[in-house]
Amino acid sequence: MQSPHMRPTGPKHTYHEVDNWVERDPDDDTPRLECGVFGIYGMEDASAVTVLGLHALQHRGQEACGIASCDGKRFYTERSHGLVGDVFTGPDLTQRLQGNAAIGHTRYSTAGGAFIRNVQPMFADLDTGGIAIAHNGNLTNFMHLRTKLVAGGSIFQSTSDSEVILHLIARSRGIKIMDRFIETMSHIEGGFALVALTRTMMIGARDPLGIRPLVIGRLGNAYVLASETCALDMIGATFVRDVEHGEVVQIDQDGLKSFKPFERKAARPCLFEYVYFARPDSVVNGKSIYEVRKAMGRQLAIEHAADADIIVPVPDSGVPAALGFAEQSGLPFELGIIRNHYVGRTFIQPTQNIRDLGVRKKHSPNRVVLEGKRVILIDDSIVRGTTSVKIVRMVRAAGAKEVHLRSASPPIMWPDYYGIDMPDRDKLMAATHTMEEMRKKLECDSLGFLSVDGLYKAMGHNGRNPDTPQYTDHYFTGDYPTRLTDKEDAVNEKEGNGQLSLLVNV
Ligand SMILES: O=P(O)(O)OC[C@H]1O[C@H](OP(=O)(O)OP(=O)(O)O)[C@H](O)[C@@H]1O
Ligand SMILES: NC(=O)CC[C@H](N)C(=O)O
Ligand SMILES: [Mg+2]
Repeated sequence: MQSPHMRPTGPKHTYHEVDNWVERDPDDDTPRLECGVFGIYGMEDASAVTVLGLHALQHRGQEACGIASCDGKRFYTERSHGLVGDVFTGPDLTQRLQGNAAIGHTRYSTAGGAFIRNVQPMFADLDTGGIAIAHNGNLTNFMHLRTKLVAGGSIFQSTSDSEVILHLIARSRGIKIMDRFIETMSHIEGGFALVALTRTMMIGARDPLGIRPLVIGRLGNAYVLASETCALDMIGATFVRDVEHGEVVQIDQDGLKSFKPFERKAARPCLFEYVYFARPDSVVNGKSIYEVRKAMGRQLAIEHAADADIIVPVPDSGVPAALGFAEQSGLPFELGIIRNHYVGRTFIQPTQNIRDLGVRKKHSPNRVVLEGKRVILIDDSIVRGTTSVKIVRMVRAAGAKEVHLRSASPPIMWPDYYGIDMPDRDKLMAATHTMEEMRKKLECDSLGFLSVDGLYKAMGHNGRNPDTPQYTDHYFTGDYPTRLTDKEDAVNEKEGNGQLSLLVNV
């Protein structure tokens, strides 16, 4: 993704912010990526290692990034719009961000907008000392909590849901920071993977259902926390284990301590991590993303075969499923669409116009492969249909005789509130069209989606357990795994519920 936001050159500060704001189309409620979180404790030049970790997590958020480090006394933080590789440059990086402990964040906003002051990690000076926090996910009761906190005198510096966490920690009467952290977790609802840094420890935590992922690794004597295992591989760290759902880990000079302070519930990790978000070389909750995506493709071939000559993936995320489809169907896998590597994930672009252009910039037809062929096109998901409509047209214009479109996940019918930020129902193609209407609109000869049970089979189950579903899957089923307090809260529906700041560009 090309970012218009360049890191400014100028005097070095221990606290560096760029005063600009990415304007977003007010009508925009496209699905967006999530965020990536990373932390390392007990390693020289921790910030430089964090930059590498964040590079591996860039696919989770391309809007902004930040690092907070600590040398045991002082904290150093740098946050900016733009990509990790553009922001964290320069030979003086470890001077700007000193210390043996650091945490970092790659952001795509799900709450509060793309203001620089919402970029993470967020930092606060508490009576117990400084604390920096990086959050992946979205709190479903943040407006509810924020309204109460503001009424009680809290002055918010941002409009992000994540800041609520800092205020709750600040207000807790717990003596130890860990007590405060745990108390805070009992108040927040929704999806969260948190990495926090104080002068003496790093903390990691996962929401009670484990909706958002978080793993623990070791690099020499240092401990690492990361959204995905691909960040461990990037820095040569070994994978230790996933942080469990509802678990809080404290990492300090004495090692790692685990707390499981909440009533145990069955885990329900987010299925969309497996379908789209996570990198194929990651292992999430013990399952290889690459392997399950291939299995989704195999299952899709069982459910929606077609008479065709070749299987063509929609790069990037459609590739493993297309390999699985080809394997199952016995048809040749061909790179009929070539992806431009200088364009990022398209559905995060700020306006529909730019999204349209993005798809065109990103994918080109490989005529030699497509000409005269009956093509089965495989993508991982169809959300708005922005990608599919362009690709089908493009493949046909390149000479394909027939185009059969297949989605390796079920129709997306419901919005997400846990960190994906999928559009409202009126923007979701499958929620507003019948299958035949979609087929016509997408201009394909046939259209097929993986079934919900088929997706669960690909994940290694017999099917979806309707009483206790094994995963968070509301986007396909409408079955939300937690309360949606802010949605329910009628007061938040009222216009002028003026708790969010009206201040722009600060
Ligand atoms: O129906 P739509 O609204 O177009 O959204 C769905 C598309 O968006 C994603 O691709 P994206 O380009 O974001 O990332 P990728 O390179 O990982 O496939 C996904 O893989 C689909 O191709
Ligand atoms: N996608 C995410 O995980 C975003 C984290 C947080 N809700 C924010 O908007 O910054
Ligand atoms: Mg895609």
